[in-house]
Amino acid sequence: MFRYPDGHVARMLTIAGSDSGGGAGIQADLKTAHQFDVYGMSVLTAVTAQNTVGVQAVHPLPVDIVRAQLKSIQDDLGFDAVKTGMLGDRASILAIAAEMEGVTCPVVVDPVMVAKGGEALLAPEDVAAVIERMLPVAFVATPNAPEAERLTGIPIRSLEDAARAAEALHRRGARYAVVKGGHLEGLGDLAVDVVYDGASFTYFAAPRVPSRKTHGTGCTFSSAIAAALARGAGALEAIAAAKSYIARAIASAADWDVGRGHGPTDHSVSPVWLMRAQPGRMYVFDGRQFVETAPPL
Ligand SMILES: Nc1ncnc2c1ncn2[C@@H]1O[C@H](COP(=O)(O)OP(=O)(O)O)[C@@H](O)[C@H]1O
Ligand SMILES: Cc1ncc(COP(=O)(O)O)c(N)n1
Repeated sequence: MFRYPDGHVARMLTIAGSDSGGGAGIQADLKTAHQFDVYGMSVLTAVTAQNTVGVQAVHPLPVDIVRAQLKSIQDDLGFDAVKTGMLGDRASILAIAAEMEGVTCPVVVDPVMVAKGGEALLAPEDVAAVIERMLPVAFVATPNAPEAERLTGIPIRSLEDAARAAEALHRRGARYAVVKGGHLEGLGDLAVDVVYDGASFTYFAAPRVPSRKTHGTGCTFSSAIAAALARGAGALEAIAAAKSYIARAIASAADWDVGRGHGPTDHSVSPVWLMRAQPGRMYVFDGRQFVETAPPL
């Protein structure tokens, strides 16, 4: 485990739903934290019956038990970074937002809305609560392109559109807005994620793997950012480490046989650390290292 100079172990909390299939949700988050040498803890918001083929059932947990889990952790263990994913029902969203308003460590908000198979993981009427209450507490927000469209109202067809949406998300309170490019036509064969910090656009890219095994990529990416932040990394450094980790996790799973549908990624890979990422630049991860280039826009 990663330890700070004063001896304390780096700790990450995930507030998210359970994926019985183990590829997304808290299962992905805890596997990721472990792979970053960070101690992982979880507050469950909902239980899903899910596999690589689809979501068979969703059961949000009562808000009292969501609150109780968080209190148990706060009273004893504490945490250095938080990631939020699937948030459950409206009462839980509001309770979690209120708690996050009082947290002093970085919070990564992954505004999960739908599963890969199209099943809703957030009720459409609760999107407004995520915009109004969760974006303002986000040190980093990590929507995919369809989620960024819903949060901003900006149709996203290109990298330019993704950049405009990142600006809008920053205006709504996200300190670092990351619009992920998994669902977007990127640059040639690259999957490009755009980051806006209020002043500069920074781009992180990796070759797009022609694979259906992308179940849980968003969960894995956002928890990797939180785990890196829990170790004291800066925001761009954390996003870069997460990009290298998800790129390797997707590539390593491309030929495996876990499940019959959208298989999970291989969480056993390790991140690559990019020290001193400069805002306003583009970094392409080639599987081994980052190559710095001029920004595409
Ligand atoms: N086929 C792929 N090859 C390489 N990287 C990918 C691929 N699909 C998604 N990614 C990357 O994985 C991360 C999660 O992206 P995305 O799939 O957009 O999120 P979500 O799982 O929330 O829909 C991003 O960094 C994205 O660029
Ligand atoms: C419990 C839970 N949370 C989140 C997702 C989204 O997964 P993805 O990372 O593929 O967008 C999921 N399928 N299940």
